[in-house]
Amino acid sequence: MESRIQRVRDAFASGRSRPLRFRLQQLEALRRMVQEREKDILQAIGADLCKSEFNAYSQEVITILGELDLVLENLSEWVTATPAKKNLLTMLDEAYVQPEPLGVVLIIGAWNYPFVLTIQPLIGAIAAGNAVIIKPSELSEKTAQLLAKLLPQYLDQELYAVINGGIPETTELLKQRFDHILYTGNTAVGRIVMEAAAKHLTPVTLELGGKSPCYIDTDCDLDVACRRITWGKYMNCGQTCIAPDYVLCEPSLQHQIVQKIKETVKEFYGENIKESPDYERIINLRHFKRILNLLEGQKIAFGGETDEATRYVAPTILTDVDPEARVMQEEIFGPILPIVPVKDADEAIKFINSREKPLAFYIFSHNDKLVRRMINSTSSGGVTANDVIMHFTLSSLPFGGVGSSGMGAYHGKYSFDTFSHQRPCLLKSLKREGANKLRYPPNSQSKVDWAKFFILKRFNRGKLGLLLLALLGIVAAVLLKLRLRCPVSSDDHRSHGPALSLRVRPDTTEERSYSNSWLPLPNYSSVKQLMNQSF
Ligand SMILES: NC(=O)c1ccc[n+]([C@@H]2O[C@H](COP(=O)([O-])OP(=O)(O)OC[C@H]3O[C@@H](n4cnc5c(N)ncnc54)[C@H](O)[C@@H]3O)[C@@H](O)[C@H]2O)c1
Ligand SMILES: CC(C)=CCC/C(C)=C/CC/C(C)=C/C=O
Repeated sequence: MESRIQRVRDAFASGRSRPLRFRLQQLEALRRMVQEREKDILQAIGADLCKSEFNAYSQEVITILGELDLVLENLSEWVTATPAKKNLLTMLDEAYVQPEPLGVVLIIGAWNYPFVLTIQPLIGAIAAGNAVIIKPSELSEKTAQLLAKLLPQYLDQELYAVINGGIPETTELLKQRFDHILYTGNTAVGRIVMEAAAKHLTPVTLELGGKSPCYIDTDCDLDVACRRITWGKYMNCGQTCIAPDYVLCEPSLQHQIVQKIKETVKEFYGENIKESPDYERIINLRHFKRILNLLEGQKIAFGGETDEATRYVAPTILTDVDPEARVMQEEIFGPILPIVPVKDADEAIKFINSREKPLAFYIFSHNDKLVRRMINSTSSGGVTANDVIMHFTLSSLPFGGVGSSGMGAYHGKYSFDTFSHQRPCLLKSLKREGANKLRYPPNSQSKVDWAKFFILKRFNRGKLGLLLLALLGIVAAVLLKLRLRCPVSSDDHRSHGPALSLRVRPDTTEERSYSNSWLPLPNYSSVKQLMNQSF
C-alpha cells in the first residue's frame, strides 16, 4: 500500500496533473467512462442496493453527468488568479490569489450512494489539479470492484488509484500522509479519520450524518408536504444521509399526516410494496437488525412489516414518539418515520436546538415569515423549505454538515475550493527601494506616522501637507506606470507558475479611478526624493 501511495505522490510531483488542459482531458475521460459504461455502473449499483436501473440513473449517474458538465464549462475561469485589493504600500505591485492543488487527496466513500459519493468528490479533486486515492465503501462491493476496474481504463493510472478493502485496509491507509482527506460516512468513524489526519496535520472534509428534522406547520398544504416527505424518506429505503429523519408537528396534524403518507406510499409503490421495482432493501443484516430494534416499544401507525431473508422493511410511521426513545437518539437510516408532537414552532425550534446540529432541516409552511424565522433560529448543514433533499441537487450551493454532521463542503465550485489552496501572491519589483526605508530599522516616531498613513490611512495633522504631497506623488507614479504599460485591457494575458497559462484580470475599478484624475502631477523621481527626505 505504501509503495502504491508513493507512486501516486511521485506522479503528482511530476507536475502533470496541474495544467488546465490535462485536468479537462481527465474530466472528459471520466465523462466518457460514465457514458460508455453506464450499463455496468447501473448494474453494480443495482446489485449492491437492490435498486432499479431507472433509480440508479436518476439518483446517481445524472448527478455525476451534471457535475462534469458544470466543471468542464467553468474550470478555465476557476483556475484563473483573482486580483487582490492593494494598499498604498503595494499599489505599484501585483497582488493576486492563485488557487493551487493541495497534492495527494484521499477520498473515502460510503455505500448508500456508492457511485455519486465517490465520484463527485473525485471530480472536484481532479479539477483542482490533485492526485487522488479513492477508497470506496466495502459494503457496496460490486460498485467498489467496478470502480477499481474502470477508473484505470479511463484516467491516468499513476495519478488516480482505487484501493479497495475494509476496516483493516482503511486503518492502514489512514496511517499514511495525505494532503487532504474527504470522508463520507458515520460520525464515529469521522472521529477516527480526523484523529488519524491530525497526526500529519492533514485537513479534512467530513461528510457525516445526523437526525435531520422536518417541521410541518398547520398553515401548510398537507397533501403536497406529505407527498414530498414520502419521496425523500423512503427513497433508497431511508438510507439517505439527508432524508427527513423525523417529523415535528402539532398533535392535531399527526393523524392527517399518517393518512396522507399512507395514500402516497400506495400511489408510489402500489398495493404490494415488496414487488415494487422502486423500493430498495436494507444494505445488510447488521443494519436490518439495528432498524428492527428501533421499532421496539413504539406505536406503529403504519407499516412495520419486515422480512429478514430479503432485508425488507416496509415504509413505517410511528406516532406520539417520546423524544427520549431510542429511535430519537440515533440516526435512523431506514424507512421509519417517527412523529414527535410539539406545541408550536417555538417548541420545535427549542427541540432542534437542544440536539446535535443536523445535516439538513426541512420546514413546510405557507408562512414565509415563519420559514425565515425557523431558518434564522436554528443551525444545520443545509435547509430546504417546502421540500426535502433538493438542496443537494443544486451545484451552486455548498453541500456539507456543521457540528457533528460534518465540516467543510463540496459540489461544483465548492469542491474546487475544498481541494485547492488559495495562494496569496505579491509580485514586487526590486526598484523603489526608497519607500521601503519606512520598514527598515532604526525605527522612529516619524516612520510610525508614515506607516499609519500608508497602512491605516490615518493622518498626523502636523504633517498633512507633506502627506498630501506624497499622495500626489503616488498618484503620479501610478499614472506613469499605467502609461508605460498601456494599453491595459481585460484581455491582458500573463503567465503565473510553470504549468498553467492564466489570465489575471486587471483591477479595472482601481485603474479607472486613477486615470480619471484631474490633478497636476509631479513626476516619480520627485516623489521618491520626497519620501527619502521624510524618512
Ligand atoms: N454527509 C453525507 O454526504 C453522507 C452521505 C452518505 C452517508 N452519510 C452518513 O454515513 C452514515 C452511513 O454510512 P456508513 O458509515 O455506514 O458507511 P460505510 O460503512 O460505508 O463507511 C464509510 C467509509 O468508512 C470506512 N470505515 C468504516 N469503518 C471504519 C473504521 N473503523 N476505520 C476507518 N474507516 C472505516 C468504510 O470502509 C467506508 O469506506 C450515515 O450516518 C449517513 O448519514 C453521510
Ligand atoms: C432529485 C434527484 C435528481 C436526485 C436526488 C439524488 C439523491 C437522493 C441524492 C442524495 C445523495 C446524498 C448526499 C446521499 C447521502 O446519503
